[in-house]
Amino acid sequence: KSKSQIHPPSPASLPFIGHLHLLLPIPYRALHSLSLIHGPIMLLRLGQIPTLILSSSSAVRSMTKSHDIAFSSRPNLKVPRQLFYNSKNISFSPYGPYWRQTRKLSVLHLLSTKRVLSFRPIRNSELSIMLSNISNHSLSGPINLSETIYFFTTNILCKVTLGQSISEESQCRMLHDSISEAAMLFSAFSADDYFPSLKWLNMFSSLDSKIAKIFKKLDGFITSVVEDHLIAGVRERDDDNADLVDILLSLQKNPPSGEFSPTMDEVKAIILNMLTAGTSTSFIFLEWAMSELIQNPKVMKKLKEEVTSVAGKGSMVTEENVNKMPYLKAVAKEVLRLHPPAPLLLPRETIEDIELEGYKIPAKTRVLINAWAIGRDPKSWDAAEEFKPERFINSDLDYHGQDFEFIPFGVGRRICPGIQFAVATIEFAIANLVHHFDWEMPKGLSAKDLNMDEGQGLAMHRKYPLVLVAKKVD
Ligand code: HEM
Repeated sequence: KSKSQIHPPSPASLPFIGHLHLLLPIPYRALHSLSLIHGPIMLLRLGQIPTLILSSSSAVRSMTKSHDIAFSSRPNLKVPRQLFYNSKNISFSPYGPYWRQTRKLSVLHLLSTKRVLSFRPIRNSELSIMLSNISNHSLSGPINLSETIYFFTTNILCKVTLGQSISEESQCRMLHDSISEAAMLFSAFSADDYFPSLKWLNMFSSLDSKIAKIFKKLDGFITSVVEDHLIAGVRERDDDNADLVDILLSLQKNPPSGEFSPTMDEVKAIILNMLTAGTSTSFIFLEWAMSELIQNPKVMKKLKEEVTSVAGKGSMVTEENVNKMPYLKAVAKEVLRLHPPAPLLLPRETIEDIELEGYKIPAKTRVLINAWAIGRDPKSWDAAEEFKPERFINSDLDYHGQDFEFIPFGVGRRICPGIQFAVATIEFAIANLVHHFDWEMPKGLSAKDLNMDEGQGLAMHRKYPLVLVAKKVD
């Protein structure tokens, strides 16, 4: 048989569940171990769903260079379907006209360079709030940095999307809780997604009612924010103070020629998409960045020196300063290489039959791309498991989807459209956190004691919160 007639290799499977049990406990690690035995292009059966696993840069290169469109759909999964107004968000809508329109809208109007710059005052004020919270806390003992960072990233996203008025503590708290509950739902096991023909399996799960409860809370909240905007008067989209709700409502009322006018459910789905896509990813990045810096004091020292030499002692590091900090940028890349917040990216689905590196892949195959394994592949990286930001100095390697060995933001047409937004926040936060404080482990513990385990599920968050002592730098 020629390769084009055969399916990719596959491990032995169990009746009924297929290979589902092989994903435990941590899917990207388990899939990596399997790929070492069965190869970088593997076909698993997860319940009833044929799922292609890509684990090498060359497989991702072939996918993107030769079949980008064919790999550009997303599976119709339960949580996004029910949470995002029937998958009316960008992240989970299937490849087609609706996705193209919303993607264009987000790239042109919500996440453009100009727009990301216009949100600078929000980043500045949220950063000042985070620094003073840490400062106030620093005398009374160790601080739960995970929690502090979570508030920081969620507040930025809330203010950018919903507007400055969302500042009341109770509103923020409700939104923080709901967003983190929604993020947890994405990692929950949904029988529907793996056994679509066995609807009765749902009887044994409480997932539907959990989704309905969170949806009700989030929808109620976003609807009231939209109504408030309509009552107060929607800002025009070229207004620098416009938030994302303003921009979407102004596009709805007055779409530029050739662009589409989103319905109210579509506006709400896009808003919710921005809130969920932007918060946990940036939060996870910052948690791992601080963990790695604690574990690698030489890197921390070198980074502090760079930040002080550019920004000067004692003052706030500005976003302009950050652009003159190559070592900081290298540290950020190294964190994303070892700890990609979405280690399996977001699932894809093929839209037609394809031949990939000689293997036959039918239409409607689900696809998982193991960015975590690719970032640690010893064929591409020297001392792949070590945290060495220096590898990115004097190197053109970047995360914009051209270098297939480094794909924390994905590749091709479905690559993350929020890269600029994310990088502006995370580099700025790291620079200031290391500039204003000396960070240490709680009394009696050393860096070696820091637990670096990952939590279960699909996102790559820390298993345990990061608790550190902050000493203010004079
Ligand atoms: C460190 C932060 C972030 C990381 C690591 C990240 C990573 C990703 C990844 C891996 C994907 C899937 C790409 C693929 O399928 O190839 C994605 C998609 C997406 N991201 Fe991000 N992201 C981050 C921050 C953000 C932010 C701040 C926003 C917006 C405010 C955002 C909005 C989106 C959207 C809308 C999609 C869906 C794109 C589509 O399906 O066409 N992301 N992101």
